[in-house]
Amino acid sequence: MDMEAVHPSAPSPIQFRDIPEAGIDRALSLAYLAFHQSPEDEKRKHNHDLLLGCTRVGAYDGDELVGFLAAFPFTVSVPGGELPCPGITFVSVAPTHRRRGVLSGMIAELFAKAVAEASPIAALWASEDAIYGRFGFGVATYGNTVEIDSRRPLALRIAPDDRPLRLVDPSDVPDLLGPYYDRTRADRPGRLARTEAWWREEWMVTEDEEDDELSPPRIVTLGTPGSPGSPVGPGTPGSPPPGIAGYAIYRTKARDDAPGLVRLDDLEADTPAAAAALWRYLASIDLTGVVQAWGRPLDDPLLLFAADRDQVRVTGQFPGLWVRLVDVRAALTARSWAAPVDVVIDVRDDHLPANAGRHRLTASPDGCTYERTDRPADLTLDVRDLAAAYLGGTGTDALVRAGLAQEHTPGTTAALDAALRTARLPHTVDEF
Ligand SMILES: CC(=O)SCCNC(=O)CCNC(=O)[C@H](O)C(C)(C)COP(=O)(O)OP(=O)(O)OC[C@H]1O[C@@H](n2cnc3c(N)ncnc32)[C@H](O)[C@@H]1OP(=O)(O)O
Repeated sequence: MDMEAVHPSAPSPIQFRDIPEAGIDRALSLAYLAFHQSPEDEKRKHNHDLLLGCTRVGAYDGDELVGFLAAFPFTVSVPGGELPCPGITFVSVAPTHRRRGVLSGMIAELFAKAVAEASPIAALWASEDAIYGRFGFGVATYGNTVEIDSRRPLALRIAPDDRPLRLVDPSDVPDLLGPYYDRTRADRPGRLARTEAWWREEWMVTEDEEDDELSPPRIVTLGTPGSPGSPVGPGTPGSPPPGIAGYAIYRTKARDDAPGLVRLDDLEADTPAAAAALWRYLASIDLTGVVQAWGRPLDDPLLLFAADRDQVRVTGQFPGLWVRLVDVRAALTARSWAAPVDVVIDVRDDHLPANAGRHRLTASPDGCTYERTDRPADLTLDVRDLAAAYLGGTGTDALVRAGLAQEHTPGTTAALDAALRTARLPHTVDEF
């Protein structure tokens, strides 16, 4: 459906409407202009194919395309379930038209589409931190960069799982790892569903987008993966359960002036022992001396079971997924709640007024209601900060302590945080 609107925030008559399939090339040219890139034909085709399956919003000054954003039709895990979630990407405004409300207009279009399509949340990775808070996005997941000095054996406080490790052909990964990955997603909010195309086109691409000296992706599994399409094999009484107990996806690089490096992109494991086996494997690859792990969850058990934290160091922390609660009521009632809570929250939302105002939130492990009320508020906060708390990553108590939320009734944040709590911290590793 072609949506067309003129937004008052834009001083010139900028029009916002869907970009048809025939306009994808033009949109890509605009994106490469905005991101200072000139990709080869193969990469351009790759992006073209990705965009075929996306929502595409354009901003037009007359016939000229001056703004573009796309949204992947993602599904993201939330506590107790999952939600459809447009994943906003390729946000680009022509340098001739910046700071005239083009982005603001495109975001308004995207929000209208999300509401129409009953997607209660939207998400993105930000190129710059300063851009998206004003639109009601909050940082819902964080990642750690972790570095292991692997010139000596990885010291562990627990015994690694001794099941076999196997290298898997990238072409078998969607079949072999897909079902296992889907299972692990259910335990941690913030994880994107990976379609077969996403596995192939994002995770298994031979050449790394940022560093062409890195090897193709290597995939190692712990356990007995079986053959593609049948990841679980027959069990033997008394032996460990059959099937995959964990995997790691990594690339390696030889270096002239230093031992080679292992760059870890994703690692999931069922048990601490399985994780320990995978980490020990990564740290023991010949001709390498460092493991650099990108985007690890903040509660990665490695940080506790490593015996020598001089050897395993957190070298940085960065915002991951920015989440927007497009429909606060639908988002809150769709997640599960860890403890009973009955509070009135007053939400500020300058962009989507339907979310704003006082609401009574009554939630328990049995369900949640969220209705407008005239009762006085127990807590006042901005919709971007509610989004930061939504997946269980940032506590509302921390928001009050930072001066970002106001607690009017003592005890509100303690009750709310107990209810929002998730067993594992939210985490997103799929960057888009
Ligand atoms: C999810 C992603 O794809 S992230 C990628 C984002 N894209 C890029 O970084 C590519 C290069 N940059 C651009 O294309 C553009 O400059 C954009 C998209 C960042 C901004 O587009 P614009 O049309 O200029 O934004 P718009 O005029 O709607 O600005 C809205 C508000 O955001 C502010 N803003 C916009 N960009 C930035 C920024 N980079 N840093 C801080 N504030 C910003 C504006 O000042 C304005 O504030 P105001 O409402 O207080 O006046």
